[in-house]
Amino acid sequence: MSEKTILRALKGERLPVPPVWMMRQAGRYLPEYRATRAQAGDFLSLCYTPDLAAEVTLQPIRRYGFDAAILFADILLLPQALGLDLWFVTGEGPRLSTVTSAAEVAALKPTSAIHDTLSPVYETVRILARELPPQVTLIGFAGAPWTVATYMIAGRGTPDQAPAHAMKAADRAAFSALIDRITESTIDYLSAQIEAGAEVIKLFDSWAGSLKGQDFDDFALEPARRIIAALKVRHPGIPVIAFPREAGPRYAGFAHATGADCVALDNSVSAEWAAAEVQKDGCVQGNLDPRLLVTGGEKLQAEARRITRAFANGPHIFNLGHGITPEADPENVTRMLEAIRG
Ligand SMILES: Cc1c2[nH]c(c1CCC(=O)O)Cc1[nH]c(c(CCC(=O)O)c1C)Cc1[nH]c(c(CCC(=O)O)c1C)Cc1[nH]c(c(C)c1CCC(=O)O)C2
Repeated sequence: MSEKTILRALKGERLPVPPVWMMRQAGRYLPEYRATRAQAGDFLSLCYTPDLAAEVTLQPIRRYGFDAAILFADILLLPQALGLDLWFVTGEGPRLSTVTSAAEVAALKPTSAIHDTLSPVYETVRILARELPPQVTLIGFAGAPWTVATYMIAGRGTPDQAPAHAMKAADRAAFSALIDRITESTIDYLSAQIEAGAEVIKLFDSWAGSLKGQDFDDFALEPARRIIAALKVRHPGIPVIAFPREAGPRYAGFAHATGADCVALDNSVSAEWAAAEVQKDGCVQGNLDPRLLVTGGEKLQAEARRITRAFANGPHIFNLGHGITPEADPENVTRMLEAIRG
């Protein structure tokens, strides 16, 4: 069999039809996801029950024939493995116990202990590696250290990441120690996913856009560079997709500076700008506005075609600028695929 399309694009090949998958493709917009989640009882039980986590990962592959499947888990499982309490409040989002001082950073569990909590995730990866259709690429993932730290410091999602910025300003040493601890454990977490069968890794830095100037270099760029460098030594040939969301002009040069094989783009930058400034360094992924999957219609197909055309002269993986939302119409995903694949 010829090599998988996603892996070809990640090596820098331009394909006549871009391979496609969607962030949050296993999610609440799908009735079959809602049924399996109800069977699991709650979101965390779903993440930690390998048969059910594998089942929801496979659902969008069966329904739409995407070119990649992303492991079903969450970026906040790692803080839990480091010793924080984690729970999800329905309709509101995640809650965690917090880390705000040097002493609390020092009290986190050692990296060697994370596998006690995370071993069910590796089992999910092993099931998927066996069960996915041969042409589908399996993507493992983790949150990037800054984004994970914002949740650990605030104990929840925040619109402007103010608590994390405050800790960074008040005690840069303790803040840097936290980033280092997350960086080290992320390397081992991702390494274990690869050993279990993940073929590509994606690093989600959802809040990268709130880091400016030197902070962007120190806390978005440098941790990503360290993680990617360590993974490339341990697992040569495993490609990494970096998603420094809302990095704006800092998307340019990000792949070069971090060693990422692909940069994922949110929908606040234009595809035409990114084709000139980001794609010149390698593969890009993105950047359809996920709201179009709620509203649908001709606008959805026109935008999907425009993005496909804008990136047609280089390596491109079609995706959204952020996750598909619960309000999206599953039929609109079919319309999007028609526009891309013809
Ligand atoms: C910031 C972040 C989180 N988790 C993630 C990020 C980074 C990407 C992004 O910016 O969206 C990443 C993530 N979360 C989930 C996946 C699984 C794979 C996939 O994308 O299909 C992935 C890759 C499942 C999930 N993670 C979550 C759900 C919804 C939970 C449910 O079923 O009730 C899913 C499918 C919950 C979650 N998890 C998180 C939040 C803030 C929330 C609540 C908000 C929401 O409900 O969308 C943390």
